[in-house]
Amino acid sequence: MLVGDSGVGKTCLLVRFKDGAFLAGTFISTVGIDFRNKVLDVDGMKVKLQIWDTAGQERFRSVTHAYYRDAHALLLLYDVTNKASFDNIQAWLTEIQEYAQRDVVLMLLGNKVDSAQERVVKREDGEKLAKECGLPFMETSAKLGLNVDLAFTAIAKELKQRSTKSTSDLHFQLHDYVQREGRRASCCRP
Ligand SMILES: Nc1nc2c(ncn2[C@@H]2O[C@H](COP(=O)(O)OP(=O)(O)OP(=O)(O)O)[C@@H](O)[C@H]2O)c(=O)[nH]1
Repeated sequence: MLVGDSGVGKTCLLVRFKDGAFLAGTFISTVGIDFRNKVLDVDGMKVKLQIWDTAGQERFRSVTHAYYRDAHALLLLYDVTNKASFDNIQAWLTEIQEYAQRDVVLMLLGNKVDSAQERVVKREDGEKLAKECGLPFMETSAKLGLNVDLAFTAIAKELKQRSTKSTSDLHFQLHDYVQREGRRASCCRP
């Protein structure tokens, strides 16, 4: 399930992952909730992801609350060009604590890193917050496709592991994977 303030790029991230395209132009806010399926090959096993795209607008909050309970994983997004969306992460975490399952897989994503001129949230700020909250973290760009597949693949790997193995040391492995692969992708971007 994708969560975060309105306009941070949840729908664009999902469309980029599902269709490999970017929705440029007019911003059409999600109404309530929407979903798309994608099957990934994870280490030789097919993992079907059903990805729920929630509306970030406050007025739909009661609708989205009902979906947290059944979510196995949450991608929590902020927009690196929008400080308020970053400052609101703490409120989103409170909401997640209240409504989501205790063992939900959770990852923090700072989106729109292609907009270097407009950036107001530094990478280090995202890393610091993620560390404080014990979350894996990546910066993404739905526009360029940067780290998008990686974020969903990391989630799929974690979920596959949870469904097939014992649950010890899982967080460390997800963190490790995201840190290693995220760094590799960032170092190679244009
Ligand atoms: N530059 C840039 N713009 C982006 C990126 N991702 C999304 N956008 C733009 O940001 C705006 C909002 O994107 P959405 O994906 O609709 O945002 P959302 O989080 O789904 O918004 P709600 O449905 O209201 O919750 C659109 O104008 C997108 O084109 C990105 O990676 N880079």
